[in-house]
Order: sequence, then C-alpha cells, then structure tokens
Amino acid sequence: MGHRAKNKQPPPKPLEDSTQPSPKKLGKRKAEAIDDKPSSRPAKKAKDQTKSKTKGTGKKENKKAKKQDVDAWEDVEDDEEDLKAQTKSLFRDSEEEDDDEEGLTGNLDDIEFDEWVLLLCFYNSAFLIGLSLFLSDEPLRGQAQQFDFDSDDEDDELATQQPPSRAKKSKQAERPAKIIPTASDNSDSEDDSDDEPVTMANMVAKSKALEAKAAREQALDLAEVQAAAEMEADDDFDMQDVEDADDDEDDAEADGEVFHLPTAEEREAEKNAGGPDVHVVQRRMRECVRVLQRFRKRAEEGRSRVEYTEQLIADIASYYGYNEFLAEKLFLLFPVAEAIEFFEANEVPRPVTIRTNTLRTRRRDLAQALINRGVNLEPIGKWTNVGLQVFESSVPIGATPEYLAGHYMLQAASSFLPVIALAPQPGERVLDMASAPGGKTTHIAALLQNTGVVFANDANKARTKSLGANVHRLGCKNVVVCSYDGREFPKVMGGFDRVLLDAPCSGTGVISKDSSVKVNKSERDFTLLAHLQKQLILCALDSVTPDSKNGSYVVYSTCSVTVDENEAVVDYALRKRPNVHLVETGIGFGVEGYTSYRGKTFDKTVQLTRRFYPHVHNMDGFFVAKFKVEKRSKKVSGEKETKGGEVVENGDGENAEGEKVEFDEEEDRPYLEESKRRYLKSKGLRVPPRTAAAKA
Ligand SMILES: C[S@@+](CC[C@H](N)C(=O)[O-])C[C@H]1O[C@@H](n2cnc3c(N)ncnc32)[C@H](O)[C@@H]1O
Repeated sequence: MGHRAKNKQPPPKPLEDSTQPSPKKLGKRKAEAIDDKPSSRPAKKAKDQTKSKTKGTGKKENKKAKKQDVDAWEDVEDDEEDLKAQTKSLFRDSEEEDDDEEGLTGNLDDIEFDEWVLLLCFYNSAFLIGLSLFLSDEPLRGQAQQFDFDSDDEDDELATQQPPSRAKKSKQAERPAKIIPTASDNSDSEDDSDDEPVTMANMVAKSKALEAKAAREQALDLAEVQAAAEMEADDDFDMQDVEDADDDEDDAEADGEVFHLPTAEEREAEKNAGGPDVHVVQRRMRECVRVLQRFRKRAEEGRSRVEYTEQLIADIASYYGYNEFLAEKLFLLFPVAEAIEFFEANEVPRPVTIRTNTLRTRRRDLAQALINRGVNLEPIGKWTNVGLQVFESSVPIGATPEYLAGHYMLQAASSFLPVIALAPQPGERVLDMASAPGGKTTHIAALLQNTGVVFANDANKARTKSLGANVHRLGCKNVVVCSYDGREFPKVMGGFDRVLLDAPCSGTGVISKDSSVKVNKSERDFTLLAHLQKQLILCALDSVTPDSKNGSYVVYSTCSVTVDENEAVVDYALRKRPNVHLVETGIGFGVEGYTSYRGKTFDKTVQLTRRFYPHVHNMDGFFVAKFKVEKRSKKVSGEKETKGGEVVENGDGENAEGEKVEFDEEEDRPYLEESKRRYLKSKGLRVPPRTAAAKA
C-alpha cells in the first residue's frame, strides 16, 4: 500500500463535518476549482428551526416547536404554486404529470415588500440559532429538509459580497462537490433569482441564500481554527504546492534548496536503505512536476526529460500504491499536472448516488420520503432527471423501506450514462449483453416503461442471481434473464433494436472503490481484456437489426480509462464493420475520445466518444461510445468494400464477397505473444523465442 493510500480519506463527511473540511486536505486549488464550477452548491442544512426552539426544553416543548415549524411551512404553502413551480425545476421527471397535483392557490400578492423583509429576517435568525445548536454536535433527527432553490451562481455572488480572503476560505467550507457537468449547470438556469427583488416567488430562495451565507461564515470560523492545526500535520500531495513552488523558485535557489534529481546509483542506494521517506517522495514529485512543466528552463543540466518522468512515475507508484506498470499507463493519459489530480481523485470516494425507479415512484416523491427519514440529498445535476446525490443519512440507504420496495437503485452516477446514451424507446427489443447485477438493465426497463423486452444476459451465472433479484425488486416486468457468453450472440438471438455492451474491463475508472486494481493488473490483463472486448463488440453490432424503426443503435461502455479498452476497441469495430458509424452520445458533457494516442491514429469520428474522469466530473472514470447500425450496402459484383484502404466485412459478419468473417485472431496474435513473453519474464520463467508473427 502506498503512503497516500494509507492515509486515504474517509467517505464523504456528514453534514456537520462537511461544513468544516480542512482547507489543506481539499487543496487550495481544488477548492477553488470546485467553487469555480457553477454547479457547486453551498452546504445545505436540514431545516433547523425546531432545534433552535427546543434545545434543553424537553419533549413537550419539542413537539410544540415542531408544530411551529410546520406552521412556518404552512405559511409558505399558501403560495404552493410558486413552490411547486420551483420544485419542478429541480425535479424535472421526464414523464412528470404536470397537472396531476391539485395545488393550493392562495393569493398573497398584496403583501407589502417590507412584510416580506420581516419574514425573511425571521427565517434567517431562526436559522442562525438552529445552526449554532447544530454545530454543537446535537444529532440530526429527521427534520424536514428544505431543497436548495438557490441559483447556482450564489457562490459567486456571496464571494463578491465578502472580502476576498474570507470568500476564498468560505469556499473550502462547502459540502462535497456536486457531480458535474459544469456547462449545463450554468447560470442561465430557471433557478437564477439573486438579482431579482424579493417576491412571493423567490422568497424561499432568497431566504435559503441568506441561510447558506450565514452557515458558511460560521463554518469559516471553525475551519480557520482547524485548518491551522491541520496544515502542520497534513501530508497530502497538493498541486497548489507545485504552483507555490513555481512562485518561490528564485527564493529557493537563493536559499540553496535547489532540487537534485537522484542518479540511478542514488536511487538504488535509496531503495536498499528501505525506500525514501514520504516527505522526500512528496517533495520530489512536486519538483519533478515543476521541472517537466518547463523542462528547458528548470531541468538540471545533463538530465533528460525521461529521467524526470521515470522518477515521477516511480514516486507516484510508491506514494499512491500502484504497480509501476499501471502507474505509467495511467500517468501517460494526461498532461503531467493533471495526472497528479487524477491519482489524487482516486484516493477520495465518489459521492453516494441513487437512481429513482420511475416504474415505482417519481423523484420528488422519493426525495421527500427519504428526507422524512433523515436523508440529506439533492438532485445530482440537470443532466439526469432520476438521480439523487446523498450527502448524509441517519439510516442505511441500502435498507430503507423505499429501497426494499424498489423505489430506487443505489447506483454510481457514471452508470447512468450508457443508458442515457442508449435512449431505448417504448416497445423496443433491447439486449443488455453483460448485465449483472442489473443497474443498467433496470434503468433500460424503466425507460421502456415496462413495454417491449430487455434480454439481460451475463456470462457469469452466479451474478445473474443478483440481477434477477434487482429485476424483481424494481418491478421490471419486461426483462428476460439469460446466461450466455456474449460472443455467442447473435447466434443464440439477434434482431435487436438496441444493444448495450457494458463490457467487462480492468476497472481503472473505479480505483477509488476497488483499490486492488492498483496492483493486480498487468500488461497481459490489458491485452486479454481488449481482445475479449473486440470480440464482444462485433457480436453486439451484429445482434441489431438495421431495420429498427427508431434507428438501430449499440452503446459500448467501460468503467476503465485506458485507451486499449476504449478508443482502440471502437476503432477496431469501425474498421471491421463498414455499415456502422459513431454518433453523438447525447450525454451533453464529458471529454472527447482520443483520435490519436502514442503513435496510434484512430478514425477521426472517435472524437464523438466520451470520457468521464473522477478529477474532472467527480464521478467514476467511464467511457461511452454510441454506434448507429445501417443496412449493409448492396454488394456490387467484383467490388470489395474498403475502409481506410482495408478490405472489411459488412454488417452480417460477411465481407463484400459474401464470405463469413469472424473475429480476427491473427490481428492480436503478436500482441498476445509479446504480452505472454513479458509475463513469463516478469515471473522469472523461460521466455520462448519470438515467432515470425511477433517479429512482424
Ligand atoms: C461491467 S460488468 C456489467 C455491469 C452491469 N452492466 C450493470 O450495470 O450492473 C461486466 C459484466 O460482464 C460479464 N461478462 C464477462 N465476460 C462476459 C462475456 N464473455 N459475455 C457476457 N458477459 C460477460 C461479467 O460477469 C460482468 O457481470
């Protein structure tokens, strides 16, 4: 286990703690980066007026206070239409029945502005008293939570109201970052109300803004004290320090602290002495990043870029606890500084998220039910109308009555993405080729509104048990569970409108959940996985009918970030199947797929694929590609179909001459052989001489 892994951060902190995180732990730049995202939200608190009124006064008064609390809400409910409108803006269920609720339509339009100000003051002061009790460690007991109706721009506005230094610190006092997307969560939302005068419609939002500001200021004071203590002890690697080091470069030189990159002999000696001290590793990583960012100016004379890179990768491996092979593979995916952010993000758990099962309930009803049980949550983001992010819960979120009744699935936010891309339409016939334990199957079933049929397949029979259990719990009536090797499709079954291939993969996107990936993956694993993925993707493409009335689509996804398992597989499929092409995923955010990588060039349309990263999107690393399958073009006698100069087969697994073309084992043979050689070598076994295929 690496130094950093040993000090791994705990799961996202509960509300009380999340108001006062260590500024150093968060990292100055990270805190700012998170804050800069319009999607960042202020710490949200359960409505705390009850506490403020009942502290130390016994049960009876507690009840009374609760009644007052409800009364306060009843005042607000007088204008329920406004609330309803705002609630809808947050809980935009796709199939929302806008007129299925009878709203109260009390007219308070004639209340004067200064009466509203009084009302606001009441809310604000009640909140402040509640906050002080809240911070005194009193447990949260299922009070009604107010949703955050605030504008996403609120942080910016508050920052401008405060002196710069305080504004900066207050940003560190916020709850864990919300799950992306930055662009779609921006200020042109319907929630924006900061600049407007106080009206009935925005009163709650304004009140919340004031509450949030007060909360931040309180938390700031506490954070300041804590931060001072933690600064000393904290040994997180922080990219801000690299930047500070840049600023201090000349000073450091003047102080005689010039960094010296160890020579090969010095590294060996260090290894023999039991490895470097963690502080030495940290400093060296910082310095290597700094040098690699401006190599010509900062490198020691006579030392090469390769030497710095090798040292940095070795230090990353030891600090974060990776084998050097994987540390290098992941490091190479990013610019130097971003790579460090990626490794750091893998040390922090991702937010807990749930997906509303729209076959059983609506998101806002589910949210209300869970809030009543003491769960602190909010919608994930505007890109999903079924997701909720759970910040804190006084009950186990996997064992609530709502969970048992199938009202939601505990599911990582990234796992929503392939199904959003697949976009199944009611009545369609869908294949989920590698489906256990069924997170995506049940999502597909819900989007089909229990119509059509989903064949949920998984090669691993044992895993189909949990798949079946989820299908039943969530009330999916259109799912058929089966267990074939995906490579047997379409022989066992074909003619699907859409196919999802959520492929078996190395899991390099989910290291924060499964740190064993750091050490248990070798080059051979990646070669074998890519080989399997290529076989599966051709079978997936061959399993759709090109005649589907809404268009025939295949979505390929992995929870891995390596290029071999993603773009290289997609590019392979494009080369092998001329009747398919890539289309937009429809997800609306994500980083474009690589079209060239370390000397390999892919089809230029591969940029339509999307990558998702923990350090960018605060979700598991993921990859999504969407293919459209067209009818194969009629074979013209004597003509060969070519793509990129290569003879290719058509959509039926036949080439232009009508011969059956299976998965091309030969193409991968040199890679497999080479990988086997390395594997044997690493195990100290005899390595056979290279065959002609491998030499080629
Ligand atoms: C990433 S997981 C799928 C997760 C699933 N889609 C979900 O959302 O819950 C990959 C699955 O592929 C299955 N698998 C591995 N090899 C397979 C093959 N050759 N054919 C079909 N499924 C396979 C594994 O058993 C595993 O359940």
